[in-house]
Amino acid sequence: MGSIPDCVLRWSGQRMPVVGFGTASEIVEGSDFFTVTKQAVLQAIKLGYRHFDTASLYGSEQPLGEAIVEALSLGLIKSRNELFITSKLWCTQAYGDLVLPALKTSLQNLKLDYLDLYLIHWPICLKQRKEGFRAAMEDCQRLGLIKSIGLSNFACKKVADILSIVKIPPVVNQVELNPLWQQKKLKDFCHVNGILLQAYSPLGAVGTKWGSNRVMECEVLKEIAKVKGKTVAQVCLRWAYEEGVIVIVKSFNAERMKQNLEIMDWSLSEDELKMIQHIPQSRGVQAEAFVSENGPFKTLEELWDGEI
Ligand SMILES: NC(=O)C1=CN([C@@H]2O[C@H](COP(=O)(O)OP(=O)(O)OC[C@H]3O[C@@H](n4cnc5c(N)ncnc54)[C@H](OP(=O)(O)O)[C@@H]3O)[C@@H](O)[C@H]2O)C=CC1
Ligand SMILES: O=C[C@H](O)[C@@H](O)[C@@H](O)[C@H](O)C(=O)O
Repeated sequence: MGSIPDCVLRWSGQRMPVVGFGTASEIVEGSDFFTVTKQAVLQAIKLGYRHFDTASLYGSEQPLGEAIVEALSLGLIKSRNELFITSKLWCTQAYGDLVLPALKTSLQNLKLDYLDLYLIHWPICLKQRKEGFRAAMEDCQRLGLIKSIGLSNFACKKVADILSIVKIPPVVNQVELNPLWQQKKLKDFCHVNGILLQAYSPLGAVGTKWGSNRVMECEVLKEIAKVKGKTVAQVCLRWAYEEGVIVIVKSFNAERMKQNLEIMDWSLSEDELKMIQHIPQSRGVQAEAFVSENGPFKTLEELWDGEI
């Protein structure tokens, strides 16, 4: 394992590497998505990544599963237990009787017996039938198919709602988080409730259809990176680490994968942290796709509990 420290998850006592490898990527016409993803994961394992993030939505569960099988056969890892694997339950399956079949499909895709962490991908389902859904997720944990349950894209009020109905509290909340969207209110609220924040799009998802270059082109971050002799990406990842946030960062490029791990043997100064603290804030991933007249959320304010 590289120099990436672990944190210990509440309830299960699991160890989770504080840098996770994201696998959401856009399927490029004509490219071999499966092979590109599988080879990227194998390269990541060779470089020291041990925490992998996927989702039913991404189509990356199967290549990730294949890469794990190959990594074991090549001796890159001795056991599956060296890895921390997260997948996510998509909105269309987030209803009582659909949860277990959806999880079993993810496990088949991944060729795994259990997930370390299973996230509710979006808080869409809960608008309708909360109780059945909660019971199903907790049944999956009791069956040993998941070690921990988490949330994703839950703003404060929605986290509070779920805490009011669950018997087993979620251990993480995976949300968009980077220096231009620092989620201060949500971070404080989750901290008080013992929930770890995982940052997705820690680099602003530069180069993807759901992101932009606004983080990587931020003048304050470029200035700090220049002074430190680091890249903007490394400043973003180091900042999140110093904020106590787990980062889930995606790169399918070997050099940038390596660069993204090189954030542990240096730190940001108090002045640099203050400069980042004062960067103007706005949400990057608005997720308009989840807002509609006849959907569970009619406005972005409703989806994000006003945190936009
Ligand atoms: N729960 C949710 O709703 C969501 C979860 N996620 C998860 O979070 C992961 C990461 O977030 P994501 O939205 O992908 O965005 P990131 O902020 O991780 O950015 C990914 C992009 O940054 C580029 N990149 C990576 N490293 C560097 C670097 N050092 N320098 C310059 N560019 C770099 C990558 O290109 P290249 O590959 O060419 O290096 C890629 O285009 C996803 O893969 C997914 O697993 C993402 C969105 C939503
Ligand atoms: O549909 C809107 C967006 O694509 C959203 O679904 C994705 O960003 C997804 O949450 C992910 O995890 O990447």
